[in-house]
Amino acid sequence: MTRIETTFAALKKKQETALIPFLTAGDPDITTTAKLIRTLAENGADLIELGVPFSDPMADGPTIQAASERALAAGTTVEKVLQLVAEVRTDCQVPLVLMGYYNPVFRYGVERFATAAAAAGVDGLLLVDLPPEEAGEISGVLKKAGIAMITLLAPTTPPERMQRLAAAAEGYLYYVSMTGVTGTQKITPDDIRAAVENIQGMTEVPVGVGFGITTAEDAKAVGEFADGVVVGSALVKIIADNAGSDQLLPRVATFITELKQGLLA
Ligand SMILES: O=P(O)(O)OC[C@@H](O)[C@@H](O)c1c[nH]c2ccccc12
Repeated sequence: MTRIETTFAALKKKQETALIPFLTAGDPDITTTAKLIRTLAENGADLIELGVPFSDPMADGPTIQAASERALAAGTTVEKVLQLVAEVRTDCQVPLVLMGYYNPVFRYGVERFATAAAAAGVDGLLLVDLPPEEAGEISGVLKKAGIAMITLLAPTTPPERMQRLAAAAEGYLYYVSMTGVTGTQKITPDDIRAAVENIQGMTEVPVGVGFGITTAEDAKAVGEFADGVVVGSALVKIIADNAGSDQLLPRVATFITELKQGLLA
C-alpha cells in the first residue's frame, strides 16, 4: 500500500476524518517550510498539500497568490521544493502531495520531474490547470514512479464526467466545495453534503473537501460526511501574519490541534 492509502485506511479504522492542511513551499523561505511541515505533522495533520509556487496561480485567491509571490521572491524553484521534500522525509512520514500548475512541471521536464519527485518521497501530485483528459502522458509517467495523480471535482463538473473521473481516481478525490478561487468565501456544509455523498458512491478512494474551511467548527461540520478536510488560506494567513516571529510554530501548532479536535471520532 502507498503512504496515502495506509493513512486513510488507518483513519477509517479509527473513524477519524483526515486533516489536510495546505501551505505554499518557500513561504516565507524553504527552511521555515521544513519546520512548518514537521509542526503540522506532529500536531494532527494526516496528509499535507504542499503548494509549488507559480507566477500565475489563476485558481488562487489573494492570500495564496501573495504566498506564491513571497516564495518566488525568496528564490523557490521546483528543484528546491523537491530537495525540501527529501530533507523532510529523513524523519517525517506524513504523505505529501505537491499541488500546483502544469507550467513549472512541464519546464522541469515531466519524466525528470516524476523520477525526482518519487526519489524525494512525494506521494501525490495535483495539477490544478491540467484537465485529467489531457493528463494521459504525465499520469502514465507518474504511475510508473508510484505517485498518485490527484483529481479535482467541482460543483460544476457534469455528472457523466464526474462518474468517469471518480471511477478512475487515485489516492483521494478533491471536491472543491464552490466555484471561484481559494480562500474567498465561507463554506456552507449543509449545501455540499449531498454532493460529497454522491461522489463517495462513485469511487473507491476517499473524498476530501476544500475551499472555504477556515475554523475548527467548519472542519467539524464537513468532517461529518467527508473523508478529509483541506484547510489552505486560513493556515497561509497565520504563516503570513507570523513570519519571522518566534510565535509562528506555536500558533500553527495551536491552529492545527484545534482543527484536528473536531475530526476525531
Ligand atoms: O484556501 P482554502 O479556501 O482553504 O482552500 C484550500 C486550497 O487553498 C488548497 O487546496 C489549494 C491551494 N491552491 C489551490 C488551487 C486549486 C484548488 C485548490 C487549491
